[in-house]
Amino acid sequence: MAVDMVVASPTPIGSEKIIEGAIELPVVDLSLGERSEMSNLIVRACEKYGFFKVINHGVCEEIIAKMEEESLRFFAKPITEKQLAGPANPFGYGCKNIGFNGDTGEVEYLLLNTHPLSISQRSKTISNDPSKFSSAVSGYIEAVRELACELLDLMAEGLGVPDTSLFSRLITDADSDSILRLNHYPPMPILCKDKDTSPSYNTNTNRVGFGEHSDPQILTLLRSNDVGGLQISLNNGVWFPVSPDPTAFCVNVGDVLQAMTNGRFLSVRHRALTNSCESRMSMAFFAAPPLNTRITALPQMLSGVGTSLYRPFTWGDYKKAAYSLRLGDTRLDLFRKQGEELA
Ligand SMILES: C=C1C[C@]23C[C@@]1(O)CC[C@H]2[C@@]12CC[C@H](O)[C@@](C)(C(=O)O1)[C@H]2[C@@H]3C(=O)O
Ligand SMILES: O=C(O)CCC(=O)C(=O)O
Ligand SMILES: [Fe+2]
Repeated sequence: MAVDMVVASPTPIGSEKIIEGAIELPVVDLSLGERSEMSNLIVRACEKYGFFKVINHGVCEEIIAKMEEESLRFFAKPITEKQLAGPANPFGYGCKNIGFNGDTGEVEYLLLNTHPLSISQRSKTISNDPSKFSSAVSGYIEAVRELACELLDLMAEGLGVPDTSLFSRLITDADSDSILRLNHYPPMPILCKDKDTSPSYNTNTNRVGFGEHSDPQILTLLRSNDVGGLQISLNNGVWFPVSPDPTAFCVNVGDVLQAMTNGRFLSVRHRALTNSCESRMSMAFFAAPPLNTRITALPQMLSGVGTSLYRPFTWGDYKKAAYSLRLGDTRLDLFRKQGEELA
């Protein structure tokens, strides 16, 4: 993956140091068929970057195209019509406000529960053709959930977990708490103030669409159009842009998977910046277990380390904590045992 700009953090947007740089995110080709090769690559990527890309993923183009078309159709509506699907509490349409604790960004979004009944109910306030919207969303969810299961099974295999469907069972459970998020980042022209009259003169600064955070769930599968904006934070807060690839899924480890692997897999902070002239559209499937699932480190992840880094918690406990905090807070720290450090 080519990276054209690296931005230092946590300096506020607008006063950041811009460094030239490049990084290649590991690319997993699911058409390779050599399972041990794919699972080893995935495990190494999750340990080092918490992120990887998947190509030849098997999610059919038509399913993606239908979802993207419905998403575009919704965001193109007048604001008053979109607001009929809101406010996001947490599900529904949200514009600029993220969560319940004062976070904002240059983004509008639809947050959807993935249960078929919930989708068909919601569709009525979202689309003029609710059954078309509902079928596009359900088809997409089914396909990405299948892909998520395949990736989770490969992870279990690569980690040497004997029950290789241990992770994937959590997200195929009828009570799984997985969600789908459709994001639209409208173009935000870069303001270049007059350097002679304004002390805050700057160039090359893109506004924040979705601020820095880690994803709370097990695994996120993100698909975007060909407009960049996603950045990941590696090496003590240096921001690396991820090049957009509409044919790939960008996959990242969530906090729950970091806890279950006892810190071996990393739930890495990321953010999305707006583009100065084009709309970025992204859709994220957040694979989550049922609310009552008890999250603990797997026994295989304790050998060598001896003890678990986090106190056991249920996904319901974790979600409650996440929603009581700001977007950029490090939620997993609340469950970290005293004195236990990540390797
Ligand atoms: C500020 C918030 C928005 C968020 C819930 C939270 O209180 C903290 C976590 C946020 C996040 C980040 C990843 C996903 O986009 C999301 C849907 C999630 O599960 O956790 C959002 C939440 C949200 O937008 O409701
Ligand atoms: O739109 C993007 O690229 C990132 C979105 C994201 O991180 C999220 O929705 O949690
Ligand atoms: Fe995210």
